[in-house]
Amino acid sequence: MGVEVAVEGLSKSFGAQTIWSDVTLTLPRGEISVLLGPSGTGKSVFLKSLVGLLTPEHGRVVINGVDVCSCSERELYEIRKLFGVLFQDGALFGSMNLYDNIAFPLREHTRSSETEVRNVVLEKMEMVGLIGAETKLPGEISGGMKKRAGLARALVLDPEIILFDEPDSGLDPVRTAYLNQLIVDLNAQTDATFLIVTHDINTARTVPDNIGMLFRRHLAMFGPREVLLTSTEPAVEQFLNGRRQGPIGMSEEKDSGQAAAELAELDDDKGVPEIIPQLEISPGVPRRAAIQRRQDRVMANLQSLDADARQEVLRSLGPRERERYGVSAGDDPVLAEVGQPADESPEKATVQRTESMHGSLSAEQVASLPTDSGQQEHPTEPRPDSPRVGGQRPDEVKPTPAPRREAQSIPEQQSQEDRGSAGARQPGGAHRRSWFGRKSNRGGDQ
Ligand SMILES: Nc1ncnc2c1ncn2[C@@H]1O[C@H](COP(=O)(O)OP(=O)(O)OP(=O)(O)O)[C@@H](O)[C@H]1O
Repeated sequence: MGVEVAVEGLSKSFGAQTIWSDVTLTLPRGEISVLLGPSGTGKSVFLKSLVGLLTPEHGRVVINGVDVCSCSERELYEIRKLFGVLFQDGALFGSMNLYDNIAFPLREHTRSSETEVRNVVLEKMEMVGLIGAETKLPGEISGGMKKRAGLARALVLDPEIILFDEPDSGLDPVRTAYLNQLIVDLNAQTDATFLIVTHDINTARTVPDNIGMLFRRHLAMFGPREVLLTSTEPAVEQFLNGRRQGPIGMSEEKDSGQAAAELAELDDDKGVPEIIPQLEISPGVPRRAAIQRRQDRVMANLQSLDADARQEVLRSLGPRERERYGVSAGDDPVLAEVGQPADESPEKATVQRTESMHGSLSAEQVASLPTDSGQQEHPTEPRPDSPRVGGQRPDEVKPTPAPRREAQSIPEQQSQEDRGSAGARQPGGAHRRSWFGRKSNRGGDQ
């Protein structure tokens, strides 16, 4: 069972160099979150701060009631036992075979007998598909296998929080797709809290429940995937679409005038890809427990989301969920505002707002909802490598106040009015429909 990680007002500098300041976010227990950001924005520094390897000057990282930044050495030792970390290169010992590499934490940190060690190591090797490679040396295996070996080693102490530092670095797109599927399946099997640092757009679009982005020494945004993936915040939109045009330049930041000129040149029809479905678990893997929790939270906070994000949440509800939340077929104001998805049946697309939904649920009401039977919403089993919409219920993490504040504090950011005048915030505007109503002409991003 994963635990929540609450980051409050965190700031980190090295000498006169501020890496980031006033970062506030919560990693909900058991959910998968992704942290994005241009190179050098301090994503690795953030991971190290969570686990107490670096000490921020201000703020707190609270896990199980303990502040990692100010706790005693003894408390920190205990807190670190909750973590598993997958480093970029797997951080394997070159002279040890895979079995011994994976057994290392058990032999170092537990009093397990060799029989117990063997049981755990083989269990984790099986989870990551490495059975049979026990005697291989790291130098004899591919980059993908090294990642999986590193992942098995990160799992042996049954961590409640797993940090992934660019798990896809150095992997080809196919290996990355397999690794992403493995991450989702492992999350279902462990219910641990995952935080993934990545530059890979496809990973960001398909794996996480929540997405955050560091930019200009702040947390630009953090929230449910539906919020970030429909965001019109220039830096977020540029990053998630892998475009040159926008505020992010080669050396992280661009001159604001140049960025504005580039954005102005872009047609309103920017070729923004439609939202890619979140990855489903593989057949035979138990349903992710975090899905129901996240969905309850999202639905309880639905009213606070922008129209696009709300629409995306509603689109992903299956029949069982619509029933659970009191969403019925009909005419929905949110969907009416932004237009119906072209590829949706009228029945699915026209979800009606009722008294009992759209964020009008109190936490108590959500708590009293019937519990999920554990059955899949979708009768057909998903293929292991084919992402599917809505399988993962978008839940929400209510966008934290801090992200919005930080986003608004970006100096060169377009104002809300500017964006509205460009059509991005106009109900029924072309740009709005562009998220949902047509195929991307930038398929290369995916
Ligand atoms: N121990 C340290 N001492 C001084 N500066 C450091 C230290 N660790 C990191 N930095 C600096 O902090 C900044 C952020 O580094 P970090 O590796 O966290 O960036 P990143 O966002 O993970 O980058 P990338 O995406 O390229 O991996 C860099 O300028 C780096 O040089």
